[in-house]
Amino acid sequence: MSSDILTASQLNSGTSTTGIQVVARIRPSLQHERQLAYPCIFKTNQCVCTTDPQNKLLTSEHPFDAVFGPESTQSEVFSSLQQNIYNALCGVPLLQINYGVTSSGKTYTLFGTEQQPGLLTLSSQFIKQNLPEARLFISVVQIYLNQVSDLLNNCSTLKALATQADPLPGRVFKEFRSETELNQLLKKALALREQSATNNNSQSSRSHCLIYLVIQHNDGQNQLCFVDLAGSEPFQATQSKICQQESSFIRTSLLMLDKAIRDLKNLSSNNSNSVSFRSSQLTMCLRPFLQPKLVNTKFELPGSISLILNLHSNAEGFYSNKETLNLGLLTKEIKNYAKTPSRLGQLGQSVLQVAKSVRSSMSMNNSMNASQISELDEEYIAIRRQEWDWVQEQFSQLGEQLYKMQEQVEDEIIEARRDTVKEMQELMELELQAQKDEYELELLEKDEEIRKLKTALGL
Ligand SMILES: Nc1ncnc2c1ncn2[C@@H]1O[C@H](COP(=O)(O)OP(=O)(O)OP(=O)(O)O)[C@@H](O)[C@H]1O
Repeated sequence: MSSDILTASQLNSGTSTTGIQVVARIRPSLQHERQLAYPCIFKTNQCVCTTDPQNKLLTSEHPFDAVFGPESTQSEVFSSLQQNIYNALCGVPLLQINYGVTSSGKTYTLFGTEQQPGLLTLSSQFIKQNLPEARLFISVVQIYLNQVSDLLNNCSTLKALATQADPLPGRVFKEFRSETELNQLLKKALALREQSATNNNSQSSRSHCLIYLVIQHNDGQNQLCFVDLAGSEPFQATQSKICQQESSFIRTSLLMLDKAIRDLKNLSSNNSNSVSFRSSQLTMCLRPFLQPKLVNTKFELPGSISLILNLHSNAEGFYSNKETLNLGLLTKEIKNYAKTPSRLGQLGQSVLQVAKSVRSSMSMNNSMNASQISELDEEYIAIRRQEWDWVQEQFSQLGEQLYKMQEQVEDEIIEARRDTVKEMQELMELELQAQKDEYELELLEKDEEIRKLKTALGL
């Protein structure tokens, strides 16, 4: 293991400049949806291709970090997020946003179904498998008509604060020890979420939902935030007043999120120097994950960000889906120089894969019994624990070094100040001596003049 251990500089060489991960997912057509003779949004390799339903000749290709077509499974989509979850195990905060027009599959991707669990369940399974000794907590809040409420605390109102490190103090975190407990908590919270039937979705989310997972391990903790945005749709005069109000709030808050993303992009191309978060409750809540920090002329985000662009190939929503794609392309241009232990993550991933394949080939060959397999599991967990301890140790050593350097610098400043005072004293003494000599010379001269006058007067 020792030859595999990475040094701090190797860890730093894992600095991520790739920015924000942008992934696209096109959901399958639903039964009631009209099928076009040709799809207006489809996947080729790593690109989303579009054909304008009003002019077949207008086609374009949009490349992203990963593209998932209608046949993709929840696990395949999760695999694109896995590295970020691994980094989260090493202490890098994660913001995962599901973005898209109404009925594009945001809620399905995040929460899934009992048979097809979504990103949230798959992420917590991955955390449990890789860090079995960690404790996991969850908090669920919704933002509805610009009001934030705690879905794990009977919808009690929360006040989003623009200046605090945690913009939502006082929200409830519940611990879960198993997938069943997680599902129970989610079921309870989502039953309180604002949902209603719209023209496009019989169960459209009318509120933004933010799910926070906290990993607590040893003395440290890290936070992951998953966001299921509310369904945005164009203004419809036929809607009820409350529906129009909801739609207008959703559109405005999404515009503010788009603006914050645009500000981040301009910041990374040096066209501006600030990002506005105060404009909506949504951006205020996301600030801890989006607030950039300028370090040595480059700016760093607080952690990893993953944006999933949810899309459908309905001709009716074509132009709104194009706007989603445009936001994705803009997001891809954001640079993030934050250090992520990605090399460590890759090492861990390969250890994980080797362990998995060894385990499956062993059980296939029936060459090992259950106790040997569990021994292997324990060995693997011990390796992971060692790896985690090593990361913790590196951080505490770095902390100690910084502290010592700070003390040294302070000592040097005090010493330098002391020397300066001494030098000033010496200079003042020299100056005083020079003045004294001058006065004495003047006195001698005056004495001489008096003596000459006295002689002249015959005294
Ligand atoms: N990948 C998928 N496979 C199968 N069905 C899907 C998939 N994605 C979405 N669906 C189905 O499409 C419908 C709309 O999905 P969903 O409610 O997740 O959309 P949404 O973007 O969250 O909508 P809204 O913004 O209105 O809340 C649902 O019936 C859902 O089950």
